[in-house]
Amino acid sequence: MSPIARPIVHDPIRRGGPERLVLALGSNLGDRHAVLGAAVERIRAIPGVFVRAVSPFVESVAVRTTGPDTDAPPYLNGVLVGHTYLEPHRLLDATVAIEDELGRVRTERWGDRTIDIDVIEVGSRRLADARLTLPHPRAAERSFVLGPWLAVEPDARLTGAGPVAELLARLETGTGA
Ligand SMILES: Nc1ncnc2c1ncn2[C@@H]1O[C@H](COP(=O)(O)OP(=O)(O)OP(=O)(O)O)[C@@H](O)[C@H]1O
Ligand SMILES: Nc1nc2c(c(=O)[nH]1)N=C(CO)CN2
Repeated sequence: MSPIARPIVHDPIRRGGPERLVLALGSNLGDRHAVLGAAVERIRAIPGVFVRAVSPFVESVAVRTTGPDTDAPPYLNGVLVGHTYLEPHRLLDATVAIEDELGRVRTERWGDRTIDIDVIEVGSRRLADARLTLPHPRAAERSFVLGPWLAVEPDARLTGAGPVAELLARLETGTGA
């Protein structure tokens, strides 16, 4: 079809094709399995978001601003991979709304929470503004993100940082950041 004959398609969400999406989920308060399951269902229901795989949920020691804290309630963490047509800030609007619906209370930084949804990557976009940084700036340092991610995407690469398997191995051998 010549470019002139091409029909004009108005994409109400975003022009262009879908982009790869990686989200990380965490919960250390309440019925963690139920909350993470509810979050996954709500993410599946976001128009323009398509979920391809959800990792097993794994337990991890809570990391505070002061470091790992075995006295804090442990987290369940998981990673979801898929595709999205949403512009990243609209995606963040949707994930923040889900956090609010599921009872997230925002108190201290890295405090206990019923649900946390972090946007790890949207395609290979790199951006940093007042609301959103992509890729997520702390993903490469978090085994509770890299481990579940690797479980669903063995060849995964984190934009600007390299293969997830290598990043995780470095953390586990103590040679990471
Ligand atoms: N990639 C991202 N994913 C999610 N939120 C982000 C991202 N980049 C920036 N933010 C901003 O961070 C704000 C605080 O998010 P949140 O309270 O979930 O942080 P946190 O989970 O405590 O810490 P961390 O960002 O280290 O995971 C959000 O309101 C959002 O505007
Ligand atoms: N184990 C664990 N610790 C955390 C987590 C998390 O998801 N899992 N999220 C945090 C802020 O996003 C801070 N600390």
